Amino acid sequence: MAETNSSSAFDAEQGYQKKGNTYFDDGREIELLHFVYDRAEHVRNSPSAVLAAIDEYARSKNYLMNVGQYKGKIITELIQEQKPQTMVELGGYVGYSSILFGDVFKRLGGKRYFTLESSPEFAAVIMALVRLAGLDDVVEVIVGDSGASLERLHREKNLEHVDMLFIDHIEFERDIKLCERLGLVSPGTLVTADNCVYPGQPEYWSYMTASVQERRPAFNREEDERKRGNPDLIYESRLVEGFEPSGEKNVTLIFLSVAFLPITLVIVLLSLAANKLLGLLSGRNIKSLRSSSGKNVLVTGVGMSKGLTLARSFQQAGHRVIGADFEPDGALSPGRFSNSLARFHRLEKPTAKHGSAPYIQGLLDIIQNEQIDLWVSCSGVASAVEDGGAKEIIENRTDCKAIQFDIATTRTLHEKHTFIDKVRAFGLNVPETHTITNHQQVQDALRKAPSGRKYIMKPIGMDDAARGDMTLLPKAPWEETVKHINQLQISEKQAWILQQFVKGEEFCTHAVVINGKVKVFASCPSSELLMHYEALPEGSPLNLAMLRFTQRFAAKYGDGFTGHLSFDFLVEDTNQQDPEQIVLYPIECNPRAHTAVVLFSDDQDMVAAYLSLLAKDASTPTVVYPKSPKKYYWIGHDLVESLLLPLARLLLLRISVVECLRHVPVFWSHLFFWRDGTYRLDDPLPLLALYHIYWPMQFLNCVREGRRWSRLNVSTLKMFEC
Ligand SMILES: C[S@@+](CC[C@H](N)C(=O)[O-])C[C@H]1O[C@@H](n2cnc3c(N)ncnc32)[C@H](O)[C@@H]1O
Repeated sequence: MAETNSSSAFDAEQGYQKKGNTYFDDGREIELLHFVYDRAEHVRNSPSAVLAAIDEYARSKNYLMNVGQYKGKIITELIQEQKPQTMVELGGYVGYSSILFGDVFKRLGGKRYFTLESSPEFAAVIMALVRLAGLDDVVEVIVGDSGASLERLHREKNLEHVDMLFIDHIEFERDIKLCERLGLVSPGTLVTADNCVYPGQPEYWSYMTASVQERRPAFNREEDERKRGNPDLIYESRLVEGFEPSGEKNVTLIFLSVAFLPITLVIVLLSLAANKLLGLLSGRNIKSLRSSSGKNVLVTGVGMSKGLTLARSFQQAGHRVIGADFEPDGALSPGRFSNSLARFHRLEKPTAKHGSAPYIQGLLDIIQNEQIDLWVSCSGVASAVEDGGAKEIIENRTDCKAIQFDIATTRTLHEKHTFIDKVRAFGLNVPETHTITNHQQVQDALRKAPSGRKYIMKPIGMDDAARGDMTLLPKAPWEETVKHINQLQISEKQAWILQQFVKGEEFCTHAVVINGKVKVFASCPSSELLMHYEALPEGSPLNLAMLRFTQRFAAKYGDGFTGHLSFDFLVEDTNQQDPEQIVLYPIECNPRAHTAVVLFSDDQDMVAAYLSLLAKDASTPTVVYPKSPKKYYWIGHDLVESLLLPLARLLLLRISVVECLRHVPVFWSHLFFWRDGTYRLDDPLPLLALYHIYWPMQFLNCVREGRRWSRLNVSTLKMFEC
């Protein structure tokens, strides 16, 4: 037996809409049905045309959690090799995989393809689409929990053996054991499963790769016969990446970096020449901008776009800027090449082994040696809490002031559950949230829930990459809810939150708060991997509502509450015109600078707002908003996402010319009308360093160390490892 897996690195790569916070069961499945049936006469009896219509919907309307073409291709190739007579799919959703696999299966002489789907609505969509595709003679849709359905199909002698199994729901381990016990899988069966790495099925994966000796003790211990499986079955397991091996991905990106180097060099050289000329014409030099009243400002995190923006803005305003950053594995920070810096220092990254002492000592040394007046802490998520500790030590031992919350505040705001507790304590609106440390608490909370309200579970303290499960609770019937809860690893050590599920649009904010007063503020539409920034208008009701929330929150903390503050909100009704009537659901707080700070590039008022911390009378009442209507993007991200990936897919005959060209106008509009978050005419070297030094070095390290990643954030230098 073989095992396949696919990383979700490229789930959205086919140009599907962004996944967003709410990504299924909000009416989109029925909308899809209308969408496809509106084209019924063009797609009837053609599985590929029905699939193309589903893809079109997911690209133009709403994201759909389908297996997609790339991962689908891996499975279809396995079907071609295996030529199964009976195939079972666990988790059908809207039938994309049923149609894709059922088509190949039927053409190869397959007899019965069972799609098991727990949701009656989704199952109805599958039935309608399978029928439209002309596959209802082989694809049978079975409604209900997969466990109960497997048992019934077996009991009624409708299913006695499975030649190929595709697992794509939630209860991976439970159902494989059930199939073993019922004798549905046996030597020769091919078991395939999606999502083994991301979002991850660790129990399932360790079960499938365990030896007979390793399985026996658990088998003997298990009292519930249904959960025992067959310990004598040995699987030949193999992980298959959904898009391409990560090694190839890294090498391809290094190759791209080299290929585009001449273009970047031309841009940089032209920019340097233009600067020289402008300097000669105006009779001044960029280094001579320093004003006599200028301060010494330390900006940490200058490799990230947010740190770079702040460094440049302070330098433009006549201050001496010292930059500092981590340089993991020798990958040089792009910020160190910025001509806005008087000097650059490398910082020791806090690690579990060495703690944060070397990092904080490094900061102290810089602050003392460079006589820093103001430290603008621009931390990434890895050092947010350490920066809180550093602030306390620095302000105690030196005259330097820090734009950073203290350690207790940073910790409270950093964790979702303590943040929500705080908002609630301040009398502001929160989604209903419970901290969960045992299974019973979930049941108790769900039993008391208002009718119709749905909830999701999120583990506390885990990286977002590990969160994939958006199962809405309670499930029907109640036993399903209990089953779902019981398979979660909940304990005192690994607490979770149970949070009200809010169907709404997501927005994020960025604020600079000085002694409890909001000095700088911006809000933008948000998404999971935010790479395009466009501020909401200053006077818009939504912007005002989010500003007021931030002001109330900051005021409650009061004096001494100084730092960068950003919130993620879900908003159900974005059309409400009265800011006071807009219901905001804060779901997360980041007590650190947000990349949205790029919207304030070179804003002297923003710099003044920061410096008000050093002023004796810091009572400047106005809030600084983004002035220019500029929108921001990152060329490297857009180039790959909007041009090169679609082109590669076209060459591999995976998409049509029309689909490939669909992204081109967006790319050009960004190129001509938006601003790049890294490039600046008078400071072009960070662009060169970002794409031709930093990222290639990171990719090289990944190849050398066999590290895998699923997504990159060009602006924050973050690699989501998996
Ligand atoms: C990722 S989607 C499946 C996508 C589908 N295989 C495709 O690629 O087009 C997972 C589906 O599993 C269903 N599901 C979750 N738990 C289930 C269970 N216990 N039994 C049957 N279906 C389940 C969900 O309702 C959802 O529709």
